[in-house]
Amino acid sequence: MEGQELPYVLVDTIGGRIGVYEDHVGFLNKCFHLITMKEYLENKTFLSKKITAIYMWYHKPHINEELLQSLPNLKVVASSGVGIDHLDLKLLSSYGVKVSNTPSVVSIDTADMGMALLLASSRRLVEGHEMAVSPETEYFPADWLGVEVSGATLGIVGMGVIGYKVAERAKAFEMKILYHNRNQRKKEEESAVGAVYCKKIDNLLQQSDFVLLAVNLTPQTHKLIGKRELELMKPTATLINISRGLVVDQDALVEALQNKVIKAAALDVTYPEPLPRDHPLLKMKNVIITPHIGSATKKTRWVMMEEMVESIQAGLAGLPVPREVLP
Ligand SMILES: O=C(O)[C@H](O)CO
Repeated sequence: MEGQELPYVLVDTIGGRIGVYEDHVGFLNKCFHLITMKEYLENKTFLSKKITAIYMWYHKPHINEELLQSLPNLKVVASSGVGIDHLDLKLLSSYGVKVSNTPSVVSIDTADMGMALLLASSRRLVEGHEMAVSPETEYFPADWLGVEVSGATLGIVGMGVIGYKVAERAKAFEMKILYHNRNQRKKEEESAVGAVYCKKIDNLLQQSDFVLLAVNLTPQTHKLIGKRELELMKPTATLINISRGLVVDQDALVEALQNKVIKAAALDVTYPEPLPRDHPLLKMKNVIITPHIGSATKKTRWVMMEEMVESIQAGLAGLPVPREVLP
């Protein structure tokens, strides 16, 4: 690339909370001329024709039609992570823009996160930590009770790559596994983890001690878990969500937790993110919330960045875009 101008790539911020990680900047600067949204807005006339790609980290910068209209030479949007519910793929395609994501690399960490939430909730890890460290909290470990994981039934809703990896982990914890998915998995895949298919989600909800959501957010899965579904669950059951907040009707969830329709919830995703500081879910002892960090490990985030760079470079060179997402 020596002597050649690096491609101008739009990012949200650099080293900010949602922008490019500080320790990724060195690598990215060797590949691209990074332009932050702020720089772009301050110098739109010059930069709008220069920018040929968007590096979309954690759904930012937000892409709408106005932005697309203002970037006539935009060719590629590389989006981090697997979910693409934040992108209007048809709109992007109508502007001739190719889109890529990083699906495979996030699956192990996200499945680990699902198990981490399951274990933390069942053994009341956060409450226990507070009791152990807070001088104001009454110390009563002798009365402490959690829920056993071994032998319990885990219902996985969405048996894609992540759901299946959760099943592999749950098998090692000696859990019984049910799953609901559009398509039944192959017999050998089912038996490798001892998973039993529930064609009807209702059957899974009625039998599971832990219900874990690992579906993509689509019009079909939007608020898939509402009042009716929560009422089908056992009063002793826990809901775990590692997919998207909008897969659950959050108001119905609050009500179900308040009325002890279900026992607990452990959520890596909510809507909005973050929740307003006075949201009822933030005040419940039987709820664990993490800030959408399913794939947030150092190694995975680095590989995500490398894959995004690779997709942008290929797209700008007119080559097939690795991990292209078609509308
Ligand atoms: O979809 C993903 O990979 C994560 O949830 C981040 O968007």
